[in-house]
Amino acid sequence: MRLYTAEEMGSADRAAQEMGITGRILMERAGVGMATLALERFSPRRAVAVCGGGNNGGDGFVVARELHRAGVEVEVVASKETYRGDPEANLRALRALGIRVVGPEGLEGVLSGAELVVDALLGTGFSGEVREREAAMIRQINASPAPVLAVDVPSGVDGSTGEVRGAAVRADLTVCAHAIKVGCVVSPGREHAGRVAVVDIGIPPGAEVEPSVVLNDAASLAGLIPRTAEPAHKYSAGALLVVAGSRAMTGAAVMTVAGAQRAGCGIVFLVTAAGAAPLLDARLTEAIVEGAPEDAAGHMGEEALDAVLGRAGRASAVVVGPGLGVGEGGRRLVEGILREVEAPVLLDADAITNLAGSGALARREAPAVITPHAGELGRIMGAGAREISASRLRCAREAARRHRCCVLLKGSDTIVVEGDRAAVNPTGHVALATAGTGDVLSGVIGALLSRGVEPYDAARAGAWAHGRAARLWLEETGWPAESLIATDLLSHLPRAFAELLGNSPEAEGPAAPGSGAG
Ligand SMILES: NC(=O)C1=CN([C@@H]2O[C@H](COP(=O)(O)OP(=O)(O)OC[C@H]3O[C@@H](n4cnc5c(N)ncnc54)[C@H](OP(=O)(O)O)[C@@H]3O)[C@@H](O)[C@H]2O)[C@@H](O)CC1
Ligand SMILES: [K+]
Repeated sequence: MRLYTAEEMGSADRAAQEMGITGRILMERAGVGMATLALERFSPRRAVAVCGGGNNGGDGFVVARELHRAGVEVEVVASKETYRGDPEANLRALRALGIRVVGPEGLEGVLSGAELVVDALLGTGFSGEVREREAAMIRQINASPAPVLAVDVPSGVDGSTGEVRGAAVRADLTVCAHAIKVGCVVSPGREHAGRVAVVDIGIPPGAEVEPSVVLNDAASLAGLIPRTAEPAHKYSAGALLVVAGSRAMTGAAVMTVAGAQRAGCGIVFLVTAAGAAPLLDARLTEAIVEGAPEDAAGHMGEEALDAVLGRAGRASAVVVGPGLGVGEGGRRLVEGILREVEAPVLLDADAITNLAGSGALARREAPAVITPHAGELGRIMGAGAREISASRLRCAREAARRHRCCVLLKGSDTIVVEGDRAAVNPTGHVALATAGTGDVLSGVIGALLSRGVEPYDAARAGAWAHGRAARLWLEETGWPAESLIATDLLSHLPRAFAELLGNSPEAEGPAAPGSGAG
C-alpha cells in the first residue's frame, strides 16, 4: 500500500496532467469515488458538505452533487465568497441543480439533523496552524453528533506529517485520493483520520513517484526473514546476547529472552546482575544465564563490562537495556558496549535513558538500533515527550541523523527510520500498551539481528510481527484488549512469523491465506 506526502501527491498529479489527464478529471473521479463510499458506509438521508476554497473543497462539491443524484438531501457550506478554476465549475453545477449553498455563518443551522458531514475544508494544501475562521468551523463539525467522512485528509491535520497544531477534524472515515496520505497513519493525525480508505482517481502508473515513507505491510517485508538453512547448528540460527535485568527487576529480562527465542534465535545468552542471576537461571531453562558484578543498588555498572564482552565474542547481536536500571555506572556500561562490540547492538529502555547527553551512539561505526518510546527519545534529544509526540516523524528522523543509528519510535503508529528511509507500521494495537511488551519487541528484533537481518529490516519486521501477534491473540480469544499481557504475545509470535514467511518469494509451501503473495 502506497503512502504519499502532499509534495509527492502534487508531483504525481502534475505528471498525470502532462499526460493529458486534467485536474478536472482527477477531481471528478475523486469526488465520485468518495460519494460511492459515503453511500455504502453511511447510507445518509441528509448530508452536509463543508467545502473550503481549494481543490479539497472542489472534491467536496463533486461529492455533494453525487449524493444529491443518489437521492440524499444535501446542503453545502462554501467557505469562500469567490471560487476559481475547477472548484468554481463544480460549484456552478451545484447551483444549477438547485442544491442549497450557504456561507460559514450557515454551518450551525445546516448541521442540525445531518446524518453525515463531508469534511472538505482543508486537504493537502494545508500545513501549520488553522486560521481562526476555519478553526471555528472545525469545532462545529466536531461538536456535531453526525459521522464525519474526511476528504483526503481530516481538515487541520498536516497531510505530510500527521502533525496537528490547533483545531483538527475528528473523522470516522478518511477517504484518500489515489494514495493514503502520510498524515493519516502517523499520530496524532492517525487518531483524527478514523478508518482510512483509498479511491482510484485515474493517475497512470507512469506518473507515480518514489515515496519517502512506506507503509510497513506484509508485502513490503516479503523475503526479509531468512529461513534457517539445513543442516542447522544452534549458532548458525543466530546467537544473541541479552544484557538486562537488575536485582529488583527480573521480569524485563525474561520477556526479552523469551521474545528472542520465539523469533527463531538459535541460542540466547543473558548477562544480568549477580543478585538476579539465580532466579533468572531457574526461570529461563533454554538460555545461558551469567551473573555479573552489581553495585549497591543491584545494578550492573562498568564492572560488568568484562562479563558482557566475554559473552559478546560468541554472539552475532547484542540487546542491552530492559530492567538495567538508570545511573552513571549503567551509562559507562552502555558506552563501553557501544565502543567495544562489533556485532549489531540494540539499545532499549534504561540503556537509552542512560545515554542522555552522551555522544557514544554517534561515535559508533558498527550498526546500532534504538527502540525508544516518546519519553525515552525525548531524553536523548533534550526534549519533552509531548514535543516528540507532536512531531513523531520529524523527531525520529532527527534522532536517526544525530545519533547515526536506526530508530524505532514506539507507538500505535510505530515509526522506523534509518538514513533517508522511513516506514510506518500498521499492525500496532492499543492492547500493546501494557508492561513488558516493549521487552518482547527488543528480544524479537535482537533475534532478527542475530540471524543476519540488517537493522532497518529487522526493526520493521519485528514491529510488524509484534503487532500482528497481539492481533492474532485478540482474534483467537475474543477477549478485551485491556486483558492482554506481554506473555500472550509469546504464544502468537510464531504464527505472526509464519505469515511473514508465507509472504516470502522463497516460501516452499502455499502462501498464508489472505496474504496476497504471488
Ligand atoms: N493534487 C492532486 O493530485 C489532487 C488533489 N485533489 C484534492 O485537492 C486537495 C489539495 O488541493 P489544494 O492544493 O488546492 O489545497 P487545499 O487542501 O484545498 O487547501 C487550500 C485551501 O486551504 C486554505 N488554507 C491554507 N492554509 C490555511 C490555514 N492555515 N488556515 C485556513 N485555511 C487555509 C487556502 O486558503 P487561502 O490561503 O487560499 O485563503 C485554500 O482555500 C487534495 O487534498 C485533494 O482533496 C483531488 O481533487 C485530486 C487530485
Ligand atoms: K478535508
